[in-house]
Amino acid sequence: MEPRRAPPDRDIHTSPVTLYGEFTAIGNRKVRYGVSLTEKELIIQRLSSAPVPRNKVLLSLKDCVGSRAYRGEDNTDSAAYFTAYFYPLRKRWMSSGTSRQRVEQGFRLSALQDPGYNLEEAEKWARAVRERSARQQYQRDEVVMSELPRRRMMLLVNPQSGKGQALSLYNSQIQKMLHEADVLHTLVITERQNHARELVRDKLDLAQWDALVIMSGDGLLFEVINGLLERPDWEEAIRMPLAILPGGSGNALAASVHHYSGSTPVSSEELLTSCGFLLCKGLVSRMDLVSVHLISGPRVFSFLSLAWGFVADVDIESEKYRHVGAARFTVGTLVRLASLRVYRGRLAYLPASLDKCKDQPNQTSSLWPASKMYSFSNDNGCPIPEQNSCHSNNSVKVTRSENGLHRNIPQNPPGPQDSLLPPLDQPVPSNWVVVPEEDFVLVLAMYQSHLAEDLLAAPDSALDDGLIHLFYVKAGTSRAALLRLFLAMEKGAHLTTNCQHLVHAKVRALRLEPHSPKGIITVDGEVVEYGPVQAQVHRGLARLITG
Ligand SMILES: Nc1ncnc2c1ncn2[C@@H]1O[C@H](COP(=O)(O)OP(=O)(O)OP(=O)(O)O)[C@@H](O)[C@H]1O
Repeated sequence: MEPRRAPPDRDIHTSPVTLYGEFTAIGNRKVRYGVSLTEKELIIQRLSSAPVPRNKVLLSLKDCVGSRAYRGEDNTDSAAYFTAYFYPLRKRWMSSGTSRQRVEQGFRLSALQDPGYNLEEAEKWARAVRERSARQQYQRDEVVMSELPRRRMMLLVNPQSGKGQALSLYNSQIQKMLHEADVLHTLVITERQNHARELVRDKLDLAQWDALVIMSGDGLLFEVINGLLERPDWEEAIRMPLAILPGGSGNALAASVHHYSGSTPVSSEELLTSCGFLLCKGLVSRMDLVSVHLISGPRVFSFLSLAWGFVADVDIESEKYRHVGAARFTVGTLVRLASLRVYRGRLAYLPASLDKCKDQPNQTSSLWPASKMYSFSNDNGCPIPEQNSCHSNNSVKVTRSENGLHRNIPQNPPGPQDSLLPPLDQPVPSNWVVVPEEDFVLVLAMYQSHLAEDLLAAPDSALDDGLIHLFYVKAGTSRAALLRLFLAMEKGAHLTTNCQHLVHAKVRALRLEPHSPKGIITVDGEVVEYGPVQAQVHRGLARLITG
């Protein structure tokens, strides 16, 4: 490196230059650069006696995932190097819109014969780039992962997800990105269904990891969330930052996270780059979870959706087309439209505007209160909640007391209290809305924006808005109207199609009682027990890395 001069062209910088140096290109020592670092940008100017067109590159440190310094492989060469890795949004080459594209900028430093000095100087630059790009993070009231001294992540890959390419996508793209961002991670390849759930529930040492990354479809994250909430220390476990990398065919949460980052829709490959970038940036946000009660089983926790009718049928019936990736939903929709049917049942919900508990935090601060009792006034074993508009329920255990039958709360089952839900065999509270119609084409509860990569089902949803976006389509709609609805959903415009049969309500809790004898109910795209089901949202219960 030559002695420092005043940096050229001060006027282009948006903030003052704090570091300036002159280096050569890594592959060509005749090409020289003047490199300026400001608080917000790395500015690279090609130095030449003759005028060179477009000789200046300006890279935002917001787009930088990492920077490192190193010696060359040739021990006789005293030079050192530093390289910074960026993923700026760039206009696509062939189509409209933007996507994140990798830019690597490397420099050779050889100011002195002393290799130690050159390396020290290279390290100073790499550190300065890292520190400034970390400061560019939007600060929220959460931990900023990139500011942690070390980042140790467990990365769970389902090799069977989607088109069966998750592992090769990890090898070809994600491993490199995480290396660039200096993220230490341990790869766990799931071997079977419930492997991840059992691992996080029974064996995960929370202190050993800073985040759990799921590279799969939404099904593997469903397992991980439920595994965390089945632990006795669920309150601490569910605070573990989670991250999603799209490896499945639906990838709804990955598409939602990408959407929340303010980016325009992208292809599946570009979605992986976008989510990888957000993971490397490491900003943690809160994410709503919904607790879902099934008639005979224990409750499950859901982060995405609950569906019955058309959407659930398409999701499950289109499994056989998974080799076509995200297009499986389009194929499934067309097939199901051809045999459109009506689903009978009853739907009720607690409107968000009426929920007394709406401003409470996520109600996770206490374990299930062992003292909370239901006392019975009749002989049929039906509990009557104590005087409390926010009463509890869950899979309760029947015990005898001197007063007769009591349904006692079980011995501290893990997970938060569901304060809005009465037991499933009791009527819904009087402040709930009972939908008058009983014939539906679909019922869909969404808590994030995307139902699949290209289905923006709840456009005004936010990661932790504490809302269930409930949609239902009443019977009587035509095939053509339903097709229009789903086509409009690709851009999130279905609510403006004036479909008279579509209803959207923002709710905190809901109950669905299907009357059709057979059918499919899905939670986060996974089939659950068919029968009465109810759910309530827990605002910001989980944490997700959203960049
Ligand atoms: N090694 C494995 N072999 C078979 N199934 C697995 C394995 N690992 C995980 N699973 C199960 O595969 C199911 C589907 O996983 P996931 O939803 O993540 O992928 P996908 O179905 O391809 O994606 P999408 O939901 O986006 O369509 C999950 O229920 C998960 O438990």
